[in-house]
This record gives sequence, structure tokens and C-alpha cells, in this order.
Amino acid sequence: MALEGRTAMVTGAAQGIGRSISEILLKNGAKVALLDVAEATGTTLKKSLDGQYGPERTLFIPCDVQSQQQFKAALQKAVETFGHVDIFCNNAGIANENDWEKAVSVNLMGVVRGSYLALEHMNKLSGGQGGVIINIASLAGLGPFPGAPVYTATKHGVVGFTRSMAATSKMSGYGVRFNMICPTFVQTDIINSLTCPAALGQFAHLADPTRKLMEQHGVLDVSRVSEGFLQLLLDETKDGEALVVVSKGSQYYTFPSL
Ligand SMILES: NC(=O)C1=CN([C@@H]2O[C@H](COP(=O)(O)OP(=O)(O)OC[C@H]3O[C@@H](n4cnc5c(N)ncnc54)[C@H](O)[C@@H]3O)[C@@H](O)[C@H]2O)C=CC1
Ligand SMILES: CCCCCC(=O)/C=C/[C@H]1[C@H](O)CC(=O)[C@@H]1CCCCCCC(=O)O
Repeated sequence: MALEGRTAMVTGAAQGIGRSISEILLKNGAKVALLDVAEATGTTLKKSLDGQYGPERTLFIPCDVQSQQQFKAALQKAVETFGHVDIFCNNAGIANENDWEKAVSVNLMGVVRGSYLALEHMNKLSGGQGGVIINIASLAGLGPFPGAPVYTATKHGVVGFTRSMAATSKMSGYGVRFNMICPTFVQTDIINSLTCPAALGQFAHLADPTRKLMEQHGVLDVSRVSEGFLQLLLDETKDGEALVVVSKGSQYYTFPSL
């Protein structure tokens, strides 16, 4: 199997896209540390995966990506259990224009924190074995998404950070590839937040236009993102790339050259 002997960590792994990514990693032979702030959902998932893959293949670690202490301890636990980390996916995210500071904290600061902590273990210059970091951005990381300006800003931030880290890693010799995925709407709980007046705050009047956008763009199954994730992970030529996953297919985004 393509990922036999590899160890992965996925944040926001208890449900949705993170769960689907964790499952495709397991199907392809990897061991996976599942991190999530939702302890009950994560524990239930771990039990179900134990039945399918055996208890030694996964580890559930309750972890809020907003906490440096919890995140650092989670990395430590995964490395102690599995020996090393080869694949790291910063997936945890929320949509909340009302509590927009939390959205910045989870979606952008959480990705920076996760990437830097993962690098401490993966960086070849500090004794690591190298690896791949894949960040889950969004189509809203490449263009404007009306009704969710802060969500959009965080995803643009993830795109900029990931591209810059890819260049930084290459020029420094870290041996770690950085890539991102930019999906359109995907059938998970987060799309309820994008049309929920409480989460939209001052932009609650844009819930209906967002529903219309979903009808126009389509809402994908999570498997479309995890299949893209596997493609991006296994293609060693990809570094600093954004894989756009939309209803008509998946394609690498061409950034304007500056
Ligand atoms: N569903 C969609 O339409 C799209 C989602 N995305 C992105 O995909 C990622 C995953 O979201 P979905 O699976 O769609 O949503 P989801 O709401 O189903 O899953 C998000 C997961 O992240 C966890 N989480 C939230 N805050 C956390 C924190 N502080 N620390 C650790 N875990 C935390 C949740 O408990 C949950 O398990 C997010 O970054 C989202 O922005 C990107 C494009 C489209
Ligand atoms: C393939 C090139 C993509 C270029 C960026 C783009 O097309 C952006 C489109 C936005 C458009 O301005 C209006 C939208 O609704 C698009 C963004 C849709 C975002 C879906 C986000 C879903 C999510 O993250 O939960």
C-alpha cells in the first residue's frame, strides 16, 4: 500500500472533510493521529475505526488548535506513539462572522501553529525525516465570498502562508513540501454556519444569496476532497500548489506571476 509505514496527523478529524481525509489515509496503509476539539465525536470515531483497522492504527487526541500547549502536547504524543510524523493536515476550521476573532484564531492562527509545530518534528535540518504538510483552504481563499469576509480573509491567509512556507522550506532545505486544497461547497456541518443568521452576524441578510450560490456551484461529497488530498500527497512534484476541487473536476490553480 502506498502509505504503509507512514504516519499522519489530521486536525478537525472527528467529522466532515477531516474524517474523510483520515479514512483515505487509513485505507492506504498510514497510521493516523486524529486531533479534534470535539471529544465525544472523536472518541466515537476512534472506536469505529478500531473495528475496521485495529486499535494500533489510530490515536484520538483531544486538541483545540487555538492552544499552543494542547497542540504541542498532541504532536509529542503522536511522535511517542508512532515514532515520527510524515504527513500533517491542518484541516480544522469554523465559519463565524459574528465571533470573527475566533474564526481568525482557529482558521489562520491554528494553521500557522500546526505548521510550525509539525516542522519541529519533520524538518530535516533539525533531525526530522522531512514530509508533507497539506492545509485545507477553500475556494474562498482565491476569490471573494460575499457574506463571509473574515472567513474569506482567513482562507486567503492560509493560501498565502502555505505558498510562502513552500518557498521558505525549499530555499532552506527543510525537506518538507507544503500544499493546499481549495474546495467549493462540501456537504458538511460548516455549510450550515454559512447560512445561519447567528453565525453570519451583521451579514445575516446574505443567507439566501449564499444558498443560491450553493445551488449554482453545487455541494460536493467529502470524498471529492479526500481523493484530491491523496493525489496531492502522492505526487512528489507538487510543492506550493493549490488543488481546486469544484463540481466539474479538480485542477491545479495557476497563480498570476508577479
Ligand atoms: N464544507 C465546505 O463547504 C468547505 C470546507 N472547507 C474547510 O474544510 C475544513 C473542514 O471543515 P468541514 O469538514 O467542512 O466542517 P465540519 O464543521 O464538519 O468539521 C470541522 C471539524 O473541525 C473541528 N474543529 C473546529 N474548531 C476546532 C478547534 N479549535 N480545534 C480543533 N478542532 C476544531 C470540529 O470539531 C469539526 O470536527 C475547514 O477548514 C473548512 O473551512 C473548505 C472549503 C469548503
Ligand atoms: C478556479 C478558480 C477559482 C477562483 C476563485 C473563485 O472562483 C472564487 C469564487 C467565489 C466567487 O467570488 C463567489 C463565490 O461564492 C466563490 C467562493 C465560493 C466559496 C465556497 C466556500 C465554501 C467553504 O469554504 O465553506
